[in-house]
Amino acid sequence: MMVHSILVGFMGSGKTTVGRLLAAHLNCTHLDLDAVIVARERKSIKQIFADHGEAYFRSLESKMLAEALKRDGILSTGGGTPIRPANRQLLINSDIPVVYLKASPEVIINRLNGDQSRPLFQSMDKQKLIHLYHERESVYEQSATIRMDTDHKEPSEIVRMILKSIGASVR
Ligand SMILES: Nc1ncnc2c1ncn2[C@@H]1O[C@H](COP(=O)(O)OP(=O)(O)OP(=O)(O)O)[C@@H](O)[C@H]1O
Ligand SMILES: O=C(O)C1=C[C@@H](O)[C@@H](O)[C@H](O)C1
Ligand SMILES: [Mg+2]
Repeated sequence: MMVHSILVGFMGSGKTTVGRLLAAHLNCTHLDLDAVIVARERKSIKQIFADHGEAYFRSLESKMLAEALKRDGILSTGGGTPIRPANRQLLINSDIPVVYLKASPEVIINRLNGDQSRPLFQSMDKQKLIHLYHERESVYEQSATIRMDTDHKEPSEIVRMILKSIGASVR
Protein backbone atom coordinates (compact mmCIF):
# COMPACT_ATOMS: atom_id res chain seq x y z
CA MET A 1 0.00 0.00 0.00
CA MET A 2 1.19 3.53 -0.75
CA VAL A 3 0.08 7.03 0.18
CA HIS A 4 -2.92 8.36 -1.77
CA SER A 5 -1.68 11.89 -2.17
CA ILE A 6 1.06 14.22 -1.06
CA LEU A 7 0.65 17.89 -0.28
CA VAL A 8 3.45 20.39 -0.92
CA GLY A 9 3.61 24.18 -0.70
CA PHE A 10 4.93 27.16 1.20
CA MET A 11 4.54 27.62 4.96
CA GLY A 12 0.93 28.47 5.70
CA SER A 13 -0.43 27.14 2.41
CA GLY A 14 -2.56 24.69 4.40
CA LYS A 15 -0.76 21.35 3.96
CA THR A 16 -1.41 20.26 7.55
CA THR A 17 -4.96 21.64 7.74
CA VAL A 18 -6.09 20.31 4.35
CA GLY A 19 -4.21 17.00 4.74
CA ARG A 20 -5.96 16.23 8.01
CA LEU A 21 -9.36 17.03 6.52
CA LEU A 22 -8.68 15.08 3.33
CA ALA A 23 -7.62 12.00 5.31
CA ALA A 24 -10.76 12.27 7.43
CA HIS A 25 -12.88 12.33 4.24
CA LEU A 26 -11.08 9.31 2.83
CA ASN A 27 -11.07 7.59 6.20
CA CYS A 28 -7.35 6.99 5.94
CA THR A 29 -4.22 7.86 7.89
CA HIS A 30 -2.80 11.37 7.86
CA LEU A 31 0.95 11.69 8.17
CA ASP A 32 2.43 15.13 8.74
CA LEU A 33 6.16 15.11 8.12
CA ASP A 34 6.82 17.94 10.61
CA ALA A 35 4.80 16.10 13.26
CA VAL A 36 6.72 12.87 12.57
CA ILE A 37 10.00 14.74 13.14
CA VAL A 38 8.70 16.43 16.31
CA ALA A 39 7.55 13.08 17.71
CA ARG A 40 10.85 11.41 16.91
CA GLU A 41 12.99 14.18 18.41
CA ARG A 42 10.56 14.91 21.24
CA LYS A 43 11.18 18.60 20.53
CA SER A 44 9.33 21.34 18.67
CA ILE A 45 10.56 22.38 15.22
CA LYS A 46 11.62 25.66 16.77
CA GLN A 47 13.69 23.82 19.40
CA ILE A 48 15.27 21.49 16.83
CA PHE A 49 16.37 24.51 14.77
CA ALA A 50 17.68 26.24 17.89
CA ASP A 51 19.57 23.22 19.26
CA HIS A 52 20.94 21.62 16.11
CA GLY A 53 20.47 24.07 13.22
CA GLU A 54 18.58 23.83 9.96
CA ALA A 55 20.97 21.34 8.29
CA TYR A 56 20.26 18.77 11.00
CA PHE A 57 16.53 19.28 10.53
CA ARG A 58 16.86 18.87 6.74
CA SER A 59 18.68 15.52 7.04
CA LEU A 60 16.04 14.20 9.39
CA GLU A 61 13.37 15.48 7.02
CA SER A 62 14.89 13.56 4.08
CA LYS A 63 15.14 10.39 6.12
CA MET A 64 11.57 10.67 7.39
CA LEU A 65 10.25 11.46 3.89
CA ALA A 66 11.66 8.19 2.53
CA GLU A 67 10.01 6.32 5.43
CA ALA A 68 6.71 8.14 5.07
CA LEU A 69 6.43 7.30 1.38
CA LYS A 70 6.27 3.62 2.29
CA ARG A 71 3.17 4.21 4.38
CA ASP A 72 -0.48 4.35 3.46
CA GLY A 73 -2.55 7.55 3.67
CA ILE A 74 -2.25 11.28 3.03
CA LEU A 75 1.16 12.89 3.48
CA SER A 76 1.52 16.56 4.38
CA THR A 77 5.12 17.62 3.78
CA GLY A 78 6.93 20.52 5.43
CA GLY A 79 7.25 23.78 3.53
CA GLY A 80 10.90 23.10 2.77
CA THR A 81 10.67 19.39 1.96
CA PRO A 82 10.96 19.74 -1.85
CA ILE A 83 14.04 22.00 -1.68
CA ARG A 84 16.49 19.10 -1.75
CA PRO A 85 16.73 17.63 -5.24
CA ALA A 86 16.85 14.11 -3.77
CA ASN A 87 13.57 14.76 -1.95
CA ARG A 88 11.99 16.10 -5.14
CA GLN A 89 13.09 12.97 -6.93
CA LEU A 90 11.46 10.83 -4.24
CA LEU A 91 8.22 12.77 -4.64
CA ILE A 92 8.28 12.58 -8.43
CA ASN A 93 9.19 8.89 -8.49
CA SER A 94 6.50 8.00 -5.99
CA ASP A 95 3.79 7.90 -8.68
CA ILE A 96 1.40 9.39 -6.15
CA PRO A 97 -0.50 12.60 -6.98
CA VAL A 98 1.48 15.53 -5.54
CA VAL A 99 -0.75 18.54 -4.89
CA TYR A 100 0.84 21.99 -4.75
CA LEU A 101 -1.25 24.13 -2.43
CA LYS A 102 -0.60 27.65 -3.59
CA ALA A 103 -1.31 30.79 -1.60
CA SER A 104 -0.10 34.32 -2.30
CA PRO A 105 2.51 35.85 0.03
CA GLU A 106 -0.08 38.34 1.34
CA VAL A 107 -2.49 35.56 2.29
CA ILE A 108 0.33 33.54 3.87
CA ILE A 109 1.44 36.50 5.98
CA ASN A 110 -2.15 36.97 7.11
CA ARG A 111 -2.62 33.31 7.97
CA LEU A 112 0.62 33.12 9.94
CA ASN A 113 0.26 36.44 11.68
CA GLY A 114 1.49 35.98 15.26
CA ASP A 115 2.79 32.46 14.62
CA GLN A 116 5.54 31.42 17.02
CA SER A 117 6.25 27.92 15.77
CA ARG A 118 7.92 28.47 12.39
CA PRO A 119 11.53 29.59 12.87
CA LEU A 120 12.01 30.57 9.22
CA PHE A 121 8.86 32.65 9.12
CA GLN A 122 9.80 34.35 12.36
CA SER A 123 13.29 35.16 11.15
CA MET A 124 12.10 37.08 8.07
CA ASP A 125 10.59 40.42 7.28
CA LYS A 126 8.02 40.71 4.48
CA GLN A 127 10.59 41.41 1.78
CA LYS A 128 12.73 38.38 2.65
CA LEU A 129 9.68 36.18 2.84
CA ILE A 130 8.55 37.27 -0.63
CA HIS A 131 12.06 36.55 -1.92
CA LEU A 132 12.02 33.03 -0.44
CA TYR A 133 8.51 32.53 -1.80
CA HIS A 134 9.62 33.27 -5.36
CA GLU A 135 12.75 31.19 -4.97
CA ARG A 136 10.67 28.19 -3.96
CA GLU A 137 7.78 28.53 -6.38
CA SER A 138 9.47 26.57 -9.16
CA VAL A 139 10.55 23.89 -6.72
CA TYR A 140 6.91 23.25 -5.77
CA GLU A 141 5.88 23.37 -9.43
CA GLN A 142 8.54 20.79 -10.32
CA SER A 143 7.47 18.45 -7.54
CA ALA A 144 3.74 18.57 -8.13
CA THR A 145 1.32 16.95 -10.51
CA ILE A 146 -1.54 19.31 -9.61
CA ARG A 147 -1.57 22.98 -8.60
CA MET A 148 -4.38 24.40 -6.53
CA ASP A 149 -4.97 28.04 -5.71
CA THR A 150 -6.04 28.29 -2.07
CA ASP A 151 -6.43 32.06 -1.63
CA HIS A 152 -9.93 32.88 -0.34
CA LYS A 153 -10.97 29.22 -0.25
CA GLU A 154 -12.09 27.31 2.80
CA PRO A 155 -10.11 24.15 3.62
CA SER A 156 -13.26 22.06 2.98
CA GLU A 157 -13.57 23.52 -0.51
CA ILE A 158 -9.91 22.70 -1.22
CA VAL A 159 -10.54 19.13 -0.08
CA ARG A 160 -13.44 18.87 -2.53
CA MET A 161 -11.25 20.21 -5.33
CA ILE A 162 -8.48 17.71 -4.55
CA LEU A 163 -10.88 14.79 -4.39
CA LYS A 164 -12.24 15.82 -7.78
CA SER A 165 -8.85 16.14 -9.42
CA ILE A 166 -6.71 13.32 -8.03
CA GLY A 167 -8.42 10.81 -10.22
CA ALA A 168 -7.48 12.84 -13.30
CA SER A 169 -3.94 13.84 -12.39
CA VAL A 170 -1.37 13.80 -15.18
CA ARG A 171 2.29 14.52 -14.45
N1 LIG B 1 -7.61 27.62 3.10
C1 LIG B 1 -7.38 28.25 4.24
N2 LIG B 1 -8.10 29.32 4.57
C2 LIG B 1 -7.90 29.97 5.72
N3 LIG B 1 -6.95 29.65 6.64
C3 LIG B 1 -6.19 28.60 6.36
C4 LIG B 1 -6.36 27.83 5.16
N4 LIG B 1 -5.43 26.85 5.15
C5 LIG B 1 -4.73 26.98 6.29
N5 LIG B 1 -5.18 28.02 7.02
C6 LIG B 1 -4.65 28.48 8.32
O1 LIG B 1 -3.29 28.87 8.11
C7 LIG B 1 -2.46 28.43 9.17
C8 LIG B 1 -1.37 27.54 8.64
O2 LIG B 1 -1.95 26.37 8.08
P1 LIG B 1 -1.17 24.99 8.06
O3 LIG B 1 -0.51 24.74 9.36
O4 LIG B 1 -2.11 23.96 7.56
O5 LIG B 1 -0.05 25.30 6.97
P2 LIG B 1 1.13 24.38 6.44
O6 LIG B 1 1.11 24.46 4.97
O7 LIG B 1 1.01 23.03 7.04
O8 LIG B 1 2.43 25.12 6.99
P3 LIG B 1 3.90 24.52 7.30
O9 LIG B 1 4.63 24.41 6.00
O10 LIG B 1 4.56 25.53 8.16
O11 LIG B 1 3.71 23.20 7.96
C9 LIG B 1 -3.39 27.75 10.17
O12 LIG B 1 -3.75 28.67 11.16
C10 LIG B 1 -4.60 27.36 9.35
O13 LIG B 1 -5.77 27.32 10.10
O1 LIG C 1 9.30 26.20 4.81
C1 LIG C 1 10.12 25.68 5.59
O2 LIG C 1 11.34 25.63 5.35
C2 LIG C 1 9.61 25.04 6.82
C3 LIG C 1 8.28 24.74 6.91
C4 LIG C 1 7.68 24.02 8.05
O3 LIG C 1 6.72 23.09 7.55
C5 LIG C 1 8.73 23.30 8.89
O4 LIG C 1 9.20 22.14 8.22
C6 LIG C 1 9.88 24.22 9.18
O5 LIG C 1 9.38 25.29 9.94
C7 LIG C 1 10.57 24.70 7.90
MG1 LIG D 1 2.30 21.89 8.22
